Amino acid sequence: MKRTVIMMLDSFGVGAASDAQAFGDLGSDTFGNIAKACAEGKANDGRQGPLKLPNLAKLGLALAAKESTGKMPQGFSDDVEIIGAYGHADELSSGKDTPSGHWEMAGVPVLYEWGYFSDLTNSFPKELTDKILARAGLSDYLGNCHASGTAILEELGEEHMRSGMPIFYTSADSVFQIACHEESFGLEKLYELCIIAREELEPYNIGRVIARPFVGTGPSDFARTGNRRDYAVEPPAKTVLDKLKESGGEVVSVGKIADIYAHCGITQKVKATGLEALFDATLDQVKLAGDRTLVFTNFVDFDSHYGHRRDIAGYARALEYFDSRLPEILALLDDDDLLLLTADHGCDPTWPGSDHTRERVPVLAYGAGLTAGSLGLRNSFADIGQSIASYFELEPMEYGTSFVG
Ligand SMILES: O=P(O)(O)O[C@H]1O[C@H](CO)[C@@H](O)[C@H]1O
Ligand SMILES: [Mn+2]
Ligand SMILES: [Mn+2]
Repeated sequence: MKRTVIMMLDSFGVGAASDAQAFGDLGSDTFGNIAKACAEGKANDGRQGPLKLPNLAKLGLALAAKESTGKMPQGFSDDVEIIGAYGHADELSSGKDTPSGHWEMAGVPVLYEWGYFSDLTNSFPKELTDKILARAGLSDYLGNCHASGTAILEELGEEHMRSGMPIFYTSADSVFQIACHEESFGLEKLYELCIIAREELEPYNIGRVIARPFVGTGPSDFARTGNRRDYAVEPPAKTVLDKLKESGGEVVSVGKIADIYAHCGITQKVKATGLEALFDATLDQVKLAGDRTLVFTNFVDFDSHYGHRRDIAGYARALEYFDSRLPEILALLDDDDLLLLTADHGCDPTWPGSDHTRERVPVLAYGAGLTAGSLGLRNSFADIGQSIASYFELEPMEYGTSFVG
């Protein structure tokens, strides 16, 4: 039986990419800087001391990070029995965003430039917002700036509830985000507004519209919910997901994977909210998975709850929790199965601002007869897609070099 499981730790970079300088991200290192803060006792909220990830370390995480940065992350050691093949990968795609990272790891790098709303304030053209508002029957909107999605709720959430005006904001990514209260504005109405925005944004080449629903009564208790929805454009070519599906295989999306690939190449969708539920759902799907199945989970909380929020202790806590549950996945795998663990970009919680960081990602591969040891620096995340194509004996992808078979 041949099955692949991808555990995609959203934003878990292992050090600045070769081209990080062009992004202002030289020195960013999500894993290394979290490990450093932990070792220095600066991440003791809800956890204590040096970062402990013994199961990820066995898969080669710390050695991959050392090869990426030239330095072993603090609290980790070379002296570990390695059971997997480990590498680190640079990104070919032009952007450090979620769709670019995901599409590239599925064999389709984004070599064109996305559109961006680069102005920090007055970010959106009036012509665009006028069209969206007119079609949605709304008189005006709030925001119109770059913002952290939680900070903007504190600032504008109450006004939104009073006025019924949606909050439009963006970031360094190619995104148009809409925050609305689930009850006072309405969830379905928010989704409809996002679909209108998606259509009107077509000429702007924007990667994603994101619905950001929230609940609560005021700045002290506003909270975003699991009903977030991403409306991505379709990948520019067939990904390895499409190819596996076309060959009669199963592609199971856990979490927001389906949204990120604009529902292309997916045969089944499983929703779950939060790290624990996403992990549980992954285990359930691996138990159910038959031959020629890919179970693909996006663990979004690393990015959205901790990376963007610059919450170092929270990120460390989440990593330690994830690590503690890894043996449960390993126990479900047969010898022929392939486990891949990776990330889509960085989001260093010690870095200024609240945006992603241009980083290399870990490529940890286990099972499928792979020899334990280093896979070195990979030039593209597409090596993952190419390896999956080779593993399932699909037609090769245009990009990437397989490390399997
Ligand atoms: O600050 P929040 O709303 O979490 O948004 C972040 O999440 C988006 C998707 O990763 C990024 O573009 C960034 O804006
Ligand atoms: Mn991401
Ligand atoms: Mn993000």
